[in-house]
Amino acid sequence: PSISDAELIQAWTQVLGLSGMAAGQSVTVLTSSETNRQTMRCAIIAAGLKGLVVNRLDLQPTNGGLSLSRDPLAYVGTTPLTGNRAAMAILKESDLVLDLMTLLFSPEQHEILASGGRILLAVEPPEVLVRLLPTLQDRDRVLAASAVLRAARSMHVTSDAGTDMQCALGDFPILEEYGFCDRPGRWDHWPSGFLATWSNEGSANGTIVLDRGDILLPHKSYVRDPITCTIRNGYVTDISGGLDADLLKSYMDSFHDPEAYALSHVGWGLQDRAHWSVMGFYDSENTIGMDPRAVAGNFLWSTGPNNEAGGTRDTACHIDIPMRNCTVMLDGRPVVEKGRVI
Ligand SMILES: O=c1ccc(O)c[nH]1
Repeated sequence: PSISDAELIQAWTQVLGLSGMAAGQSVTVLTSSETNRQTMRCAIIAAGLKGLVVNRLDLQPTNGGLSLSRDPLAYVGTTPLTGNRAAMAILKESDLVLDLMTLLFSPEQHEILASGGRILLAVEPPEVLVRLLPTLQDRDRVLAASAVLRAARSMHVTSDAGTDMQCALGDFPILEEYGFCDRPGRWDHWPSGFLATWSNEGSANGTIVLDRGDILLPHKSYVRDPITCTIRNGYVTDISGGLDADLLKSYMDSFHDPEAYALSHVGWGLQDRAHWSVMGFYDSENTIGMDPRAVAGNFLWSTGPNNEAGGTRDTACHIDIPMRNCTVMLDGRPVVEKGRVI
């Protein structure tokens, strides 16, 4: 079953409304070769119906010859905006950028936000966008969790599979993702419903064991045989296990960048309408895997860049790893218990 234009226009109308966009404001729809045409068409119609001044900026794809994956989140840091002054001029003048091509982790994204703009990323298939349509309740849930995370100074993650990792928190901002941009300077991602922060540089230590069924992104694979990741002073120093481990390790090694093994953001999922099984129903190139990233009760950790959070690490290799059945404690207090949100 697919989504009708009417449904998708309604969905865009709700997201633009939640973002507080008013008639006369300007929206630039950012597209590229992989942009879903129905998503683009319905975004433009919904923005027009709201009386917004709508422009579309189509950018040339980049990194195609560098990335080993077609997933836009696989090779991050440089984008079609890198060095593209004309494109930056229109985007910095826009009140809202609808990113239908994926700028995530780019310095240009920060530049646009710093000029008071808003950026909403939306590249999942239309039916996923509609099923995970953001609500005010999503925002309230994420912001409530964010207040707890912001106050925390340490995170301790454990699991029956053998995960036991600790890290210090507090040096980086909180990444709040609830699917709409309700104030200037905000980036968000529709669909989402989760939060994260970055561990203090060099502070993560212990072991993370990816159990059967945990997920690797951008691989879009459900782990079959456990992968044991050794974490020392903020870096993954060893990856061992079976074929899954070999595939992960050889992929990360292909970047020839020691920074690729650094721990990046750590957080947990709060989206009850996201499901673990969804990724298995999609060809791997037809989704970026937001269901596993957002599913309520996951522990989501990642490796690679922290420039997103104001850090200096801009490695191109970014791996997102949503895990089930973990217990996440902040200053000794559980926020997720064996995969269930407290
Ligand atoms: O929405 C996203 C997607 C990927 C990621 O690493 C963070 N947030």
